[in-house]
Amino acid sequence: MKEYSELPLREKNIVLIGFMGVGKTTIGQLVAKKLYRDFIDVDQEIENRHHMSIPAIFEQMGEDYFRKVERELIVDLCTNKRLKVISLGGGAYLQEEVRNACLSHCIVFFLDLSWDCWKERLPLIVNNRPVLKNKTLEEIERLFLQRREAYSIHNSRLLTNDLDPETAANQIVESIKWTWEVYESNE
Ligand SMILES: Nc1ncnc2c1ncn2[C@@H]1O[C@H](COP(=O)(O)OP(=O)(O)O)[C@@H](O)[C@H]1O
Ligand SMILES: O=C(O)C1=C[C@@H](OP(=O)(O)O)[C@@H](O)[C@H](O)C1
Ligand SMILES: [Mg+2]
Repeated sequence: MKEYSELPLREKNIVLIGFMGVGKTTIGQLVAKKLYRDFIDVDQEIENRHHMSIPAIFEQMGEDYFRKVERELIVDLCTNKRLKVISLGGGAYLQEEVRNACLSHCIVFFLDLSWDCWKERLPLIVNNRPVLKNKTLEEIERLFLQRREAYSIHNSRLLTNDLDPETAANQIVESIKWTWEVYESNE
C-alpha cells in the first residue's frame, strides 16, 4: 500500500495551525468548501466523541487527558486520511508528535495575527478557552509570543490582520493552488 507521506501534493491534507482565536475553525471551514473537501475541526471532533464541550473536558478530565486525546486523534487523521482540511486547536502543535505527523504527511498553514489585532478578539473567545481562564493580559501576551516559536515551523503562512474570513480563505486557496501548479506541474 502506498504510504501517505508519498502522496501527491494535491491529495495531502491541509492543516491550519495558529494561536487560539486567529480563525482556524472559521477560515478552515471556508477553505474546505472552496476546495470541495471535507472539513475536520479537531476540537469539534473531540467534543462530538465525548458529548462534552472542551471546557467541560478540561474541567472534568483534566488538560493532560485532553492533550492525549488531541494528539492521538491528530496523528491518526494525518496518517490515515487524505484530501481533508483540518483545523487544529491552538495548543496541539506544541506537542512534538503532532508537529512531526503534520509536517510529514500534510501541508501546514500557519494563520498569523499581530498581538494588537489579536487583543481585539479576546472578548469573543475568553469564555470558552480554558487556557485563557484566570490569566492577565500580560500573561496571555507572553503565551502568544512563546507559542509563535512552535508555529514558526510550517509550510506556508498568512498574516490575517485586517482580512475578513472570506478574504483570508481565498488567499489560502490561491496560495495552495499555486503551490500545486509549481511543484507538481509535471505529474
Ligand atoms: N478573519 C477574521 N476577522 C474577524 N474575526 C474573525 C476572523 N476569523 C475568526 N474571527 C472570529 O474570531 C473568533 C475566533 O474564531 P475561531 O475560528 O474560533 O478561531 P480559532 O479556531 O483559531 O480559535 C470567532 O468569533 C470568529 O468569528
Ligand atoms: O491553545 C490551546 O491550548 C487551546 C485551543 C483551543 O482551540 P482553538 O485554537 O481553536 O481556540 C482548544 O483546543 C482548547 O481550548 C485549548
Ligand atoms: Mg478552533
